[in-house]
Amino acid sequence: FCQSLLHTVFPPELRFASLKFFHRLFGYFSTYCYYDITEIDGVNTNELYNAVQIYLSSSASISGTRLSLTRGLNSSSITYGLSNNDRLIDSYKGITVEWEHIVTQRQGQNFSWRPMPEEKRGFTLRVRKKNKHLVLDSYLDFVMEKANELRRRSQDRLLYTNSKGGSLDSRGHPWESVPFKHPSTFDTLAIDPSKKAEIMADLLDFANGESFYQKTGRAWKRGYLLYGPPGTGKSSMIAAMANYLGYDIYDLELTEVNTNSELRKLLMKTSSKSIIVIEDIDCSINLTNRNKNNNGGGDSRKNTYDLAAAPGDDGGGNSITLSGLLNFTDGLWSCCGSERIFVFTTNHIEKLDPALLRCGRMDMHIHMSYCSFAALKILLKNYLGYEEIESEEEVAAAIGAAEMTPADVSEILIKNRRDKRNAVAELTAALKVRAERNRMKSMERNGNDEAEDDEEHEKRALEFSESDHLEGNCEGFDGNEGEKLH
Ligand SMILES: Nc1ncnc2c1ncn2[C@@H]1O[C@H](COP(=O)(O)OP(=O)(O)OP(=O)(O)O)[C@@H](O)[C@H]1O
Repeated sequence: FCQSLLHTVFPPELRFASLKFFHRLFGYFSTYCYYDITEIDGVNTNELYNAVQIYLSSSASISGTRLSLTRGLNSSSITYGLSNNDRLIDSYKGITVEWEHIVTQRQGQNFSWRPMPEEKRGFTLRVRKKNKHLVLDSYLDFVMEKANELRRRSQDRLLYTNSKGGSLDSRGHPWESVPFKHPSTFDTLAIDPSKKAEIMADLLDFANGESFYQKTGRAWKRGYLLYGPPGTGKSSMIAAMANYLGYDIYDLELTEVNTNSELRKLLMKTSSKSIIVIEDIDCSINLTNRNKNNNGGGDSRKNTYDLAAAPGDDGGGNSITLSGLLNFTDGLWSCCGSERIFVFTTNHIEKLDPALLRCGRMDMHIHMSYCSFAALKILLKNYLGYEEIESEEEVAAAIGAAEMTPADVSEILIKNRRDKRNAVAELTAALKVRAERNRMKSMERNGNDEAEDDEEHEKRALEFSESDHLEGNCEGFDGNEGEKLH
């Protein structure tokens, strides 16, 4: 009876309004203010949420009595975190703040263009009103900086790959991650030292270039195209870049992405300080339709127009197109997120669409070449500990013509790593054999070319003499051409 009386006297609307009123009143008289930092902000992952999570998980700042401990698959360390709905106190420049981790079940899924995680997570920061300015002006920046530093210091970088068929994990993420532990560094990478120094300086300039990019109004991103035969170290170079800068890697498998909009959503879910890799770009996107369409037009300017003017074009609705990809690396979407490096690799640069090679598309084209003498010396030092070898002259003479990849050389050195002398002997012999084989092949090729040329010349001479015979003159032929024909 009382309940129904209460319901009649205080209908839900009135209860809600009075609750709101008391909340406001409480807020007005309270000495605290509250900031909510939710995991997902609209459609994007909130980077501040991730930063707070890392910051609070650093053992130095943990002082709570109840912690959640996690250890990822293959991870080397335990991560501490606040348990659900638990709090901890942190201090900064003499002020005290309180963090609370709030996890609630998401109320039945509203209509959304993408499935949301089942749990709604967020942090609530409670600070005294008088300290509000310090918190907003510098504490949150401090948290972000500290989190970045912690991430960089930790060896646990992540390697992400897009889930098969665009499926989402339990937290609504389209990327699956594993700890990234590739040991390749610029010290172990066998490439020309001057090229290596140039790339390292470029990467460093990029990583420290926030103010430059802001000043010049450019999106803070950089593109590298790595090209060269298989086994010349393209993947090793990417790993070395990630280890050098402390970035995560997103290995984008384009064959698993069906449309441009799916690609856009995937790329929007990448974090800053990351390298987005598309390996074997020539095999990943089928450009034949595009080429066919454009070639049909016969106007090279039309290609450029099509690429630039078709940002939302899904290539017929259910396929991914080069324009969709370039729009992310180059167009308006490129500034969605910052401090990102795009790396495309290919074994066949000649197969790539000219639009991808055009000036300004990729900032740096890096040719990963066959093993040079300078690169070989790095491998000898890394694998055998040799600064110099006896047969240096022989090796130097053969290496250019041998066209051996660093992978081929590494294989010989690994095989004989217990017998260093034998390793060098076998390598020298292999280089000589390869150089000789290549020399023979090129002679054969030249011979064939010459024979083909002779055949062609003979054919043309015959045609010429026939026409001469028929028409009875040789106008239009100057002496030189006649000489060539002869
Ligand atoms: N430049 C290099 N410096 C050091 N090691 C190298 C280099 N190139 C190749 N290697 C060795 O060869 C192996 C294969 O190299 P990697 O996978 O990086 O070549 P790739 O060019 O990416 O080949 P693919 O085009 O087939 O993917 C590596 O594990 C590495 O040990």
